[in-house]
Amino acid sequence: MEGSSETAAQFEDVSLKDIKTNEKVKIYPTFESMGLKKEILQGIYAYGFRKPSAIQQHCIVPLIGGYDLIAQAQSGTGKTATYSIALLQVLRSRSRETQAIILSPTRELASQIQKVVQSLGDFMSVQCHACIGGTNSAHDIKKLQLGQQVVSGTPGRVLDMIKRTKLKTKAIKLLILDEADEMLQHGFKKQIYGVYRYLPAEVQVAVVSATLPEEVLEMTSNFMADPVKILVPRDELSLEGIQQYTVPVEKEHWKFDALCDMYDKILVKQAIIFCNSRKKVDWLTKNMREAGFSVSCMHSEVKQKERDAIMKEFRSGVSRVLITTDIWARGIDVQQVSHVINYDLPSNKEQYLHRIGRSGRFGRQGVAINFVCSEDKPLIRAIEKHYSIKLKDLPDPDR
Ligand SMILES: Nc1ncnc2c1ncn2[C@@H]1O[C@H](COP(=O)(O)OP(=O)(O)OP(=O)(O)O)[C@@H](O)[C@H]1O
Repeated sequence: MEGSSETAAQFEDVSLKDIKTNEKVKIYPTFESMGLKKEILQGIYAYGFRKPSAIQQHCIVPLIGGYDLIAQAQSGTGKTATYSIALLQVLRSRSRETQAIILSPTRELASQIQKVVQSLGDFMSVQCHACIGGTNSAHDIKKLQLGQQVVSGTPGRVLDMIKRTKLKTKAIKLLILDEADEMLQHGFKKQIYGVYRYLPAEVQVAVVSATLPEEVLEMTSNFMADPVKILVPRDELSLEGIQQYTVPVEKEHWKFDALCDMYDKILVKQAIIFCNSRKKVDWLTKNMREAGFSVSCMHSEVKQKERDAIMKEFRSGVSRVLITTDIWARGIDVQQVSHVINYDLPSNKEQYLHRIGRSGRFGRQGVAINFVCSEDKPLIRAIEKHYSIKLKDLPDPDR
């Protein structure tokens, strides 16, 4: 299980410095002090958590209290459990009606969230279904007919199920938009508005992400009335536990040799290598394999069954190095990931933070390595400026 008791003991001091709130938000230092149902506390402890993280100390109780919420906290600090615990607390467990929907941008993330809800809600036998694209919709329909108290899904499939009246919305009390900025800024905006239109007028909405740019915060006013805001200043978001380096490569075609040179080092635990296009992922995978290196690869054109198998292998540690696109940048939680390599630098500053946040989960140490060609220099400077950081060149012995 991801949240072992050793994890909790070792990293219980994950803190959010200087959280900004618009209300006087009370802090709950323990799960017991939050007044949670006995079954939820059992679920939390069985999952391996002992003490709430800072975001959990701030946000769980206001969510239970029915407030709309905007929550921004660093990657890997426990945002999923924050809303999962709150929604479990407000569920009417005797009813099988759908009472909460969680929307997130990728199928893998929606499935991961479903498993967290299911595990934390184990002692109350919660029914939570992952409603995701790329799977057989007849299966979704069957599952929904059985009654799913919580649905974690990608916006397109969830909207489809709602329109076909397979997912009934009249009892929905809570809508969570995880990685809200990604969904509201890119691609999914129409579907999110579509889903929202079908929900009861009094639905409570929570917007969650490590990055919430101003324009997204403005957009959220369409969904929310006077939300509680819990925000971390931008220059505190760049995770302290992640050592961030650059590898100057001058020319694009030098990157490949640089990566081959550091392969043994990154293999010590697990690594994610990000490229900016599917084509580049395929190219790099092919060339790494031809050079004798063992790597996995994943992007949105890989068939869903294969994507599932790749995720399973990577989560279990059978595969150690995964080459991928931004499909992996958001929310995916594999605690053993120690290295993130930006083979290509991300084109936007928010994505930089999400990508490197795949390592250093819940206070662990991580390493982020950025390949920087001559033409990337302005971009890396912009990232440094945005997060008030200074990246050092990777020292030679580490290569
Ligand atoms: N109170 C806790 N005690 C111990 N471990 C925890 C606690 N809360 C969360 N975790 C663990 O921390 C890890 C990160 O949590 P989670 O994936 O929810 O982070 P996140 O804030 O949503 O990150 P991201 O911004 O990347 O989506 C998970 O493995 C989770 O099990």
